[in-house]
Amino acid sequence: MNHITLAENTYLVGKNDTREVPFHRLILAKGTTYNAYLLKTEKPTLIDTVDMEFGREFVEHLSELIDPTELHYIVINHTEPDHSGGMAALAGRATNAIIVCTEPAVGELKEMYKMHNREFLVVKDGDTLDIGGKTLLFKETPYLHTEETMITYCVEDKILFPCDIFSTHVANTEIFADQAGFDITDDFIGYYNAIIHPHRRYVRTLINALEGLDVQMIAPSHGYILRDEIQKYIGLYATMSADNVNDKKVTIVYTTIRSNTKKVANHLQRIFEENNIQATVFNADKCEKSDILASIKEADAVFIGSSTKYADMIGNLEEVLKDLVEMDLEGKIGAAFGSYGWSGEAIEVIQDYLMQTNMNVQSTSHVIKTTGMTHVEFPVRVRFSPKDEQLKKIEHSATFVADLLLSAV
Ligand SMILES: Cc1cc2nc3c(=O)[nH]c(=O)nc-3n(C[C@H](O)[C@H](O)[C@H](O)COP(=O)(O)O)c2cc1C
Repeated sequence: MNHITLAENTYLVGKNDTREVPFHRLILAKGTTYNAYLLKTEKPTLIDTVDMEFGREFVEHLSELIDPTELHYIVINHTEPDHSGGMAALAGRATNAIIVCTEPAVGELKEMYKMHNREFLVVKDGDTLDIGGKTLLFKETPYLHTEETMITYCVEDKILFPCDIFSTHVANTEIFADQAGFDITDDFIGYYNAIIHPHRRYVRTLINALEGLDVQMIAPSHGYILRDEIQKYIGLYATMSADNVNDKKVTIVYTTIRSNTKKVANHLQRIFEENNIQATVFNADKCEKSDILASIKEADAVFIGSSTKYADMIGNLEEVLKDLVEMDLEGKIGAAFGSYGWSGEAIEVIQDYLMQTNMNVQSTSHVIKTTGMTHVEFPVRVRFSPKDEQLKKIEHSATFVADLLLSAV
């Protein structure tokens, strides 16, 4: 563990982890670091901690710079335990510290570190905090890469503390990227692709949040600290997260009794069109099967839906599904949806059919395993007529597929 001075009274107090760390179903071949930062001002403030495994070592190391009881604030930008994990050892020692985080982080931190009786300071986008000699500005960056994340900017030092964002997974002994002795760009891009890209829609919020901030140094929570070519690294995020195709097509096929499933289909179509993706909707009971199949052949994503009547699909949909199983649909995204009353068997039957095709069929399980997102559900199951929360749910699922399509090479 090192403590390195980044600016007057601002120190890196992290842990270098040289192991081949298992992480997000990857093995970090170059290891990683867990960077935390101490701002030793009149109200001493710690920004993030280290992985849970190194909590005790971290507290000992920190104690060389400050008595933990003197900590006034502990800022938690992101609750994932490779950054907040040090709280397990620190919370009981930093007895006077107020925990600073976003609203959704409070419940998670209370549960994870038994901090039910701790004082929390909930910050919102744009809030500032005077820590006695320095000022912290907080920007919410939800879903980069989990819901509760925020970034912290020190106004006087012009240092950005973005936690996971702008990180690299390298157990670097040279602290600054410009001292690495090699170009770190590949590691920077590799990290973006592995962790950030599935959430690329939210990178745009981040880029907007950074506008107007004079960032002279980026001090992330893994790997190298950036102090040269800051705009190059921010620009890479902007470029890598941008939509890079605009000719994608979606086919949506449904059957319905009283139009509830039609409403789901139409809402899906609206979301795709808002994302500049052409979406064609077919009622399988009113359109020629040959037209539907021709459209599916040309499509990049296919949504199939039915309402449930007596525990089954309705209308002609099964005829379409039987044909899909026989077709080569390699490379297409597939998804099931439907409106239902109490059990929604039809939606699951459609999912079973889709799973027999060679499409990339979306499921909640797959989304969670590949992105950690819990707000995106597949199949899209809507009770009766879609309203409020359910419209949001449809939107999340369509947006997820739109993002997959628009970032495809
Ligand atoms: C005759 C009939 C049978 C139904 N059977 C089921 C059922 O077995 N399971 C279920 O979850 N919902 C069932 N429902 C509820 C419908 O699936 C629900 O009302 C749905 O919103 C209808 O959507 P639609 O307007 O797209 O047809 C049934 C509705 C009717 C009228």
